[in-house]
Amino acid sequence: MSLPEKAFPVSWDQFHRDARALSWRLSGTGQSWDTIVCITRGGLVPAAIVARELNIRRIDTVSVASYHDYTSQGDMQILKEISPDIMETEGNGVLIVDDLTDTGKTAAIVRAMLPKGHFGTVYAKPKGRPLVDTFVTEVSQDTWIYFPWDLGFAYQEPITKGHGG
Ligand SMILES: O=P(O)(O)OC[C@H]1O[C@H](OP(=O)(O)OP(=O)(O)O)[C@H](O)[C@@H]1O
Ligand code: HPA
Ligand SMILES: [Mg+2]
Repeated sequence: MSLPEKAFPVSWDQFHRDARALSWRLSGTGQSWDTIVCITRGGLVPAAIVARELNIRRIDTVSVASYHDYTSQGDMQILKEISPDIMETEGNGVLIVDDLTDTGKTAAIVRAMLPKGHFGTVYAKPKGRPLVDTFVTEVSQDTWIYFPWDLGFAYQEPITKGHGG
């Protein structure tokens, strides 16, 4: 897969605001959850914020890795399974959290593990959107979201080059 056309860089401030907005949306559903299953690694950061906002202290992880080479998706690998006691709930009382859904493949795999769980992501692209119950911001399929933990400060070329004067 080539690099998506558009870039959507997200700062820590913006990510915190958006993850808090996800928490508000989740609390607005009127449902409550006693457990979060977060999809590592990207789900770890929003899970910490949502857990704080919704007072959820029981947190488990599932590791699904598929983007092995930056933007190209390969085989889905489950590197860490959900704990057996949480699997037994089939997802009742479980909030599944990830940073984003793109093609929806990761969400589909975890949904199949916990079919009664509620799936929340901060960002969603159109293909993945039907697989999540609650999200905050939709970006187009040809946009790559750059998360703050993947970014650093760097020189920016001016929009118009030349010496001016
Ligand atoms: O909807 P999909 O097309 O399946 O893509 C979404 C998934 O891809 C990214 O994780 P990645 O597999 O890159 O692992 P990471 O969270 O460890 O970065 C992202 O954090 C989602 O979990
Ligand atoms: N940004 C970061 N990681 C991702 C994306 C994205 O747009 N899609 C799938 N994994
Ligand atoms: Mg991920």
